[in-house]
This record gives sequence, C-alpha cells and structure tokens, in this order.
Amino acid sequence: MKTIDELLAEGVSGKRVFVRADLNVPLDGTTITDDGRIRAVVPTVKALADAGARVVVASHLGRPKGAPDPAFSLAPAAARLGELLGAEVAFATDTVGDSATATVAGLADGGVAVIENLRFNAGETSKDDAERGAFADRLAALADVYVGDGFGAVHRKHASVFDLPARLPHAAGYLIATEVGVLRKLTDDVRRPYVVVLGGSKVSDKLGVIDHLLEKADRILVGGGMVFTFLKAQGHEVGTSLLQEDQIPVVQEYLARAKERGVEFVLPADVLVSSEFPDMKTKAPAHPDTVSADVIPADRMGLDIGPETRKLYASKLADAGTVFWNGPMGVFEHPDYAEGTRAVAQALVDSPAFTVVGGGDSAAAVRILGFDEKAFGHISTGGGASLEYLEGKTLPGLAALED
Ligand SMILES: Nc1ncnc2c1ncn2[C@@H]1O[C@H](COP(=O)(O)OP(=O)(O)OP(=O)(O)O)[C@@H](O)[C@H]1O
Ligand SMILES: O=C(O)[C@H](O)COP(=O)(O)O
Repeated sequence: MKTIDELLAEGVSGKRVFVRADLNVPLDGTTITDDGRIRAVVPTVKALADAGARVVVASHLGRPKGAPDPAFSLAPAAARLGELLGAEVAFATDTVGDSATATVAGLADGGVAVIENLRFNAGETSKDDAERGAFADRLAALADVYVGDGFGAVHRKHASVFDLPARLPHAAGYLIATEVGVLRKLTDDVRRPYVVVLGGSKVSDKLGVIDHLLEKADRILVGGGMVFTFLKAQGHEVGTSLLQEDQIPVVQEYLARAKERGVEFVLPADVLVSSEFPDMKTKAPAHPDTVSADVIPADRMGLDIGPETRKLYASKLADAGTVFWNGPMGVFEHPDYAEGTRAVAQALVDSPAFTVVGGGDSAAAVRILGFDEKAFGHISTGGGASLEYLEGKTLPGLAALED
C-alpha cells in the first residue's frame, strides 16, 4: 500500500487529489455534536494542501436513500473542516454535477473543497457493479489521484471506497495508517484477559463479529440494542425493544459455543425501560423504570443498562489486560439513558488495560460525556470497520488501496 508520504515525495503540486474521508458525524439539526471524525482527517488534508494539491474531500453522511436530502447535507461538516484547517473550504452543492465540476475547476493549488454527500447518488451504494462503476467514473473525472482516508467506511463495497481507487493512482492517508497500526495489535498477541464490550443499534451489522470473538476473547459483555436479541434467545420477554428476530437461532448458537469454549458471556442483570423512545429534540425527562432484564413488560422498551449491570460490567472490566469496546450501552444522547455508557467509559479509564474504543457514536459518546481522549489507549473512528478488521475480513476499502 502506498503511503501518503510516498505520494507527497512524488509531488502533488497542482494535482487534483480526491480524499475519501468519513465525515459521518453525529448531528443535532445542523449542529455537529462531535467533530472527532473531521479532526481525524485534518492531517491528511493539510499535508496535501500544504504540498500544493487541489484537495477534493468526499464522504457519506448518514443513510440517505440515493437522492438529495437536506437533512444529510455535508455543508456543516465542510464549514467545520474550514475552521479546523484555518482556511477557506469551498462547498459543492452536488457530488458529480455542475456545482462539483465548477468548484473543483475553481480550486487553486493548495485549495480545499468538499463535495456533497456521496450517498445522494444511488450509484455510490449500489450492489450492481456496473451502476457503481458508472458513478465511480464520474467521480474519477474530478481528480488525478485518490487518497483513501475514510477508515470508518472501509468495510463498505461502495463506489468511492472500492471502485474509484481502481480508476486512479492511489495511496492510504495518515488516518488509515494509524487505525490499521493500532487494530493490528488486537489481532496479534493480546494481553489477557481480553474483554470485548458490544452495544449500539446496528445489531445485524455487528452480531457476526461475535462468531469470531468466541475464538479470541475471554469475556464478552453485551449492552445497547444488541441485548434484546440475546434475552429473547434465552426465552425472555423483551417488550418493544430493538430486536433482530431472525438472528435468534444464531445467537443461541453463540451462547452454546461460548459455554463450550469457556468464554464468559455477560448479559445485563437489569435495564432501564420506558413506554416510548425519548424525545431527542427537547431531551425532556423520560422517567424510565428499572426492571430485571428477564421481566421486561410487554409494552416497554429497554433503552439503557441498569444500575446493577453498571456495577457488574465495571467489575468485569477491572482485571482486563485488553479491552475493545464498540457501541454505546444505551441511548446515551439522552441524559436519562447515558449512565450505562458513562459507567463503561469510566471503567475503561480506571483500568490499566490497553483500551480501544471503536465507532462513530461510541467515540462521540466518550467525548460528549466529558472523558479525556488521552485516558484511552486508542479511540478508533471505525465502528463496523474496526469490528470487521478484527474479524480478519478483507475490507474492500483497504484491499482497493493495495498496489
Ligand atoms: N437499547 C437501545 N435501543 C435503541 N438504540 C440504542 C440502544 N442502545 C444504544 N442505542 C443507540 O445506538 C446508537 C449507536 O449505535 P451504532 O451501532 O451506530 O454504534 P457506533 O459506535 O456509532 O458504531 P458505527 O460507527 O459502526 O456506527 C446510538 O445512537 C444509541 O442511541
Ligand atoms: O458510522 C459508520 O460506522 C461509518 O460512517 C459507516 O456508516 P454506514 O454504517 O452507514 O455505512
């Protein structure tokens, strides 16, 4: 894989360099609630701009349905990138249309532009190779060189991640190099006990990693939306909680295999429940109840781990040698459901273990809840990406950067 330093040594002055970043940041309306993923790509963008490249930054944001949707505009991220760079950043209001073409053509050497959300175009995420390829062709027309630095998206076989680098000379940016360097440590010899904490809401994306972790980890703690498929698999009522019904047999097999292999599988003892999802706009008090995890009422949904579980999980993390944590323990964006995530973050801070936190929302949670990033071994920008890396899967966005 060519490094960005090798690319810079070859000279990029006057060249249009397409940087595929992951600017998929959490937003409250148009306010960025955590800019970690934007800060993470600054070293690459700055190095290229300082070397006189005309930098075209591209990313997805959220999951729009292949057409423009103002709620998912990258405009706030472009503005924030400009602030962080201390330089003007041009913004194209489309991805491969007239605005993008004119914006890129208008870049001076050392200039930076952000083009609009890649996923406003159906070709970006299409499963059809030809449709993705056609979109990649249009992206390729905007640049001379490609730099992959969107680590959080390297597990996606998308046009800008997978097909575009095949069409342009390419290199890996600084963020990808750092992420791969740290995560490699977790696939080699890990200090034991190796404890993995899994949560969040992308349940179907993330259940698969357990298959692999059963061969690697000593202890797996489950929180967030993932809990309820496990509780249901054990025959418990989960009310209206997030549930991946079709995965119940898979989860049952995981639980059986964990027992066989001596992997300690820890599920919540209690959960915070409510009759409805909290109002994320007003953040009005939600007044949740605490119930035992095996008796969630039929009309309630679980939205955070409970106080007993916080203590239990802290104790299960105290003696760890290595911890990998992906996915918040609850709907931490609402203050009434933030304590589970806070307790796990605090347990990681208190632990002498090598700790890695992965995932857009997990990393954001740690910062939003006021923890010092330096108290963790590594905060990864990749959620699904870091999990799939640990699974040993071939990641399309890394494979495409190989020579
Ligand atoms: N019990 C729950 N029910 C519903 N949503 C939940 C629950 N627990 C946590 N969440 C939500 O999960 C979301 C984060 O999940 P997600 O799987 O996206 O994690 P992540 O760290 O961002 O990883 P990635 O980077 O792969 O997206 C948060 O927005 C949080 O509110
Ligand atoms: O948040 C993430 O994990 C990345 O930005 C990828 O987003 P996606 O899961 O919508 O592809």
